[in-house]
Parts: sequence; C-alpha cells; structure tokens
Amino acid sequence: MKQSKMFIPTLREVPNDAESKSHQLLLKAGMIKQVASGVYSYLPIAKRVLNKIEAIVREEMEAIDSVEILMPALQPSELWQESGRWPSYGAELMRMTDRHGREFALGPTHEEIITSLVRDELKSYKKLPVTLFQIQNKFRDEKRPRFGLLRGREFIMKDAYSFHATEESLDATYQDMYRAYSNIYNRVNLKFRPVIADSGAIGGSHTHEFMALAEIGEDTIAYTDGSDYAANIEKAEVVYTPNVQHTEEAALEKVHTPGVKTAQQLADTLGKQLDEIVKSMIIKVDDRFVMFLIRGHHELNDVKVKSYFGTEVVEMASEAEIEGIMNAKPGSLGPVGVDKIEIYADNAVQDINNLAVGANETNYHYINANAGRDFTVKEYGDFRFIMEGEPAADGSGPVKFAEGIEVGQVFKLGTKYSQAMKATFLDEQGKAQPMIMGCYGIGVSRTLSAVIEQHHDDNGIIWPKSIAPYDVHVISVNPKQEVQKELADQLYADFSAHYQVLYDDRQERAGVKFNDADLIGVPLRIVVGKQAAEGIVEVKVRATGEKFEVPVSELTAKIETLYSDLA
Ligand SMILES: O=C(C[C@@H]1CCCCN1)Cn1cnc2cc(Cl)c(F)cc2c1=O
Ligand SMILES: [Mg+2]
Ligand SMILES: [Mg+2]
Repeated sequence: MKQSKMFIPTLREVPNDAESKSHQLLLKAGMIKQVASGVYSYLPIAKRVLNKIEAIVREEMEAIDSVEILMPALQPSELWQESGRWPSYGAELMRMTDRHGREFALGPTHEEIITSLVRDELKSYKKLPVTLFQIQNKFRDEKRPRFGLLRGREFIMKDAYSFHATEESLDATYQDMYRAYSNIYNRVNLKFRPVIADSGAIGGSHTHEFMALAEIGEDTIAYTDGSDYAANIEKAEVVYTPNVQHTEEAALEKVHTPGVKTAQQLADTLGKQLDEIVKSMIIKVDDRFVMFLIRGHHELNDVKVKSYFGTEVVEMASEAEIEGIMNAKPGSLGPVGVDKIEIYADNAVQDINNLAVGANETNYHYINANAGRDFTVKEYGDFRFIMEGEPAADGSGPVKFAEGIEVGQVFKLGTKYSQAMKATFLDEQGKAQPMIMGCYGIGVSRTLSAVIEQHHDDNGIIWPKSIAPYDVHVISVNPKQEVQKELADQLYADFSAHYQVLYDDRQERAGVKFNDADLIGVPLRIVVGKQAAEGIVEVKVRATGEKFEVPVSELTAKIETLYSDLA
C-alpha cells in the first residue's frame, strides 16, 4: 500500500494522558483514536494487526473443532432474568431500552445468548459435545478505563462456549482450549504464563487465566522457578504451617494509646513487632457484617473471602457502618467483647497469643487478648495474600511475584447456566440432564496491546513477523529524484509479489519518514536513497537496528534470508 494513500496519523509528542507504553505507542504510531473514555477507533495499521491475530485465533479454534458463529451485541434482558444475572450486575452492565420500552444489555459476555441458542437445538447426548466461538465487541462500563486498549469499555473478545454430556468430555475440551491458547500466544510471540485463577461470580470450579508478562499488568502472579506452578495472587493458596509461639496467658489489660490508628503505630507504641499485632476489619458480606482478624504484617485477600462465602458482594464496611455496629471508629477495632457479629481469622493468627488489638474505643487498645478466653473465633482459614518467598501450594519452592496482563481465561462452568436456563439433553437412558458447559475467552484487542508492551524500543513498535501489519517497508528518501522514485516504484512492485509491502512514497522530509517507520515497526526496511544511481539500496532490520548496503541484484536473496531469520 502506498503511504500517500494510507491513513496513519502519527504523532510527534507523547500524549500525556497515556500512562502505559502500549497506549502511548498506539497513539503515536497512528493506530487508534479515542472516541470516548475507553472507546476507540482502530485505524488501518491496527486493523491489519487485529486481522492477523484473529486469523491465528480462528486457525487454532478450527483445529480443535470449535466452530465460528456471530451472536448479537444486543441481549434481551429476559435471558438475563432467566439466568438470574440481570439484578446481580451493577453499573458495569451497559443497559438500554428500545423504542418499545423493552430492556436490553449490550453484551459483556454471551453465556445467556449461547445457552438459549443451544438449548433449542441440541436435544440428545448423541449431538454432544459442541464448541462454538465468536469474535465480537464486548461492552463493560469499567469504572476507570485505562492504559488504552488494555482496559476499555468496548473491546474485542474471542469467546467460546462448549456443551457436554459428561465431565470427562468437558475436561477434554478444556485441555484442548488450554493447548490452543498456548499455541495462539506462542504464535503471536507473547511471553505468557497460564495461572490458576479464581472463578468469581461466573461460577464453576476450575479456571486458568493466561497472563502476558508485563510490568504494567494489573494482575500479580505467584510462581516458582522449580516448576510450572503459577497462580493469580488472588487465588494462590497459603500453606499454613503452624508456628505456635504461645506464652503464659497474661491478664487482659487496656492501655491508653492516644492517636494510634494503624497496626504499625500500635506496634511502635507498644514496642512490639508488626507481626505481634492483630488487625481487625469489619467486612460486609451480602447484607451482613463479619469481623476478620489478620496478623499485622499480612493483607486480607478479598477474593478468598468472596470465594469462602460464595458471593461477589464483599466489601470493607464504611466508617458509618462500623460506628453503627461497633460504636467505635476504624483504627481501634478489636474482637474482645464482640458477640453481635461472627469473627473469622486467618490461620496465622493461631500462632501467637496475648494479642495486641483495638479496644473498640478511640485511643485505647488491649494487650494480652486471648482467643477462647476474651473472644471466640468462628473459623480459622486461608484468608490472606501469599507473600513473596513463601512456599508454593504444590511444594515446588518459594513463590516469586511477577506482573501480568490477563489476555485469556478458560473456565469449567458446569451446569450453572444450563440448569437456570433449562438447557437439557436426553442421556443414554432417555433422562433429561442439564448440559455441562465450559467457556473460554481471549482478549483480542488486549492481546494486541500486550504484544506492544513486550515488543518495542524507544523509537516505536517492533512487530513479531507473524502479526506485523506489513512485512517490508520500502522508503524512497526523495521521490523528486527521478532515479530514486523509479527504483523505489520498481522494488514496491517486485516485492509486492511475495510480501506485504508498505511504500512510503510521500513528499516528506527523510527524517519524518524514518521516524514514522520506526514508530510503525514493520520488521524489514528497504531505503532507496542517494546510491540508487549505483543500484545500491540500504536494508534495515527494525528489531536489531542492523543496516546493510545491498546491490539491487542481491536484494531478493538478502530480504529472504533476513525475513526467515526474523522472530
Ligand atoms: O465473562 C466472564 C466469563 C467468561 C470469560 C470468557 C468468555 C465467556 N465469559 C466473566 N464476566 C466478567 N465480567 C462481566 C461483566 C459484566 Cl457487566 C457482566 F454482566 C458479566 C461479566 C462476566 O460474566
Ligand atoms: Mg482478574
Ligand atoms: Mg478473569
């Protein structure tokens, strides 16, 4: 394609509201334009890359017998009423009303649609398993869209759904998808790790997230070098090894602690270590309040709390709610004398006694508080975040942390939707059974961004050849120079026979052309400049910066070699 006909509005300066590298480069390379917060247009270069990523996704889906369909973004609320999810999603679910006053959701995901589609068609176990997928825009009204395509409100997802008569069949498809995802991320040259994840509200039991490694990633992965163990930190199990250090139970004592609000302040005031302090938190679970106790040097893991209570509705109680229940302010809360609400504690709280805790009175705390004598813990459990260096649940060694961008997730859904929506099949005994489901998502537009996060330098993007918008970038330095223009035109025509060629034929200064070429990041570059008269051109490899003076007669061979050596 000639750049004089193209639409690549590159920018010179970095847009200041773009915090992530990929967001900056997507804007600078003229690949996206923001329409609204979290809503973007994909411009020609981005669209070409998306097409290539989607082509790889399609190939890998077809390879495991997953068949492409296309479902509507407009989802009638009736289906969400059937699944019971209409009331359970708040502002994130974009809703609208049609001209007849009927309510719709703009699809954030398609479990309801696909289940209603399949239940009307597949009646017998003989017709199962079936796996269907689509690639389509999704809508989620994120509270804080950020980092460009990494967290948008309208984004492109490949979502697949599978229907089974048996758990074994679901397991086979789950494994197929797991391998297909690994193939896809390898083929787009993305460094990734599959991690054990939490299935959250979607239900089901078993799920893995695919994390692209990148500092900007909002997820933290706990992994070990010794094995392929990796878990989203939300889910990473803490192996509780009792390390009981109890002393003689001392008498409960109330101490005046003016201005002490945090665990650290309490530790400093009492001349104790942070891990000798126990924090008390009031959590709202559904519509009731509970207290959680956790050691001063640990953090409460809200996802583990949600999973324990089996609900998404878990949040820290507000100051007003705390005062209403405890008649005390956060910063001086404690379990002593609390019997109106249940008390839960992280396992590690059992290791120490004679605890320093809030006295439920501003500026006062207790020392020597002891479970059993002074308060009752309803249940101890794994309620905290794992810390770097602690042992991995599979015994493969101490965990390390890394940041990741969630670019995919595979779920075993079970019968949550088929039960609720009466998607049944007749089994071999002719008995109606709910179909067993799996669902599998890839963030296609997010994957594009993750590739940029992992493949760029200070001058711009460095596309892996599998998804590069073009293979070869031909640049004529000065098209006004007849010899240069003719040679460049000729090379554009010749190389277009075997490669996808972007041809910078613009009347622009050389510097502008080279800057733009670095930004756009086509893997190989042929520069037709002053030495055109001698039949010499310059070849540049974008990834390494290597440059070669090449006689036109050797150019085809040189490009072939360099292209095959590209990652
Ligand atoms: O989407 C999934 C699970 C899988 C992911 C892979 C493809 C199929 N679905 C989970 N999820 C995430 N955010 C959501 C946001 C809204 Cl507003 C909603 F109404 C529903 C969901 C929701 O269900
Ligand atoms: Mg997540
Ligand atoms: Mg997820």
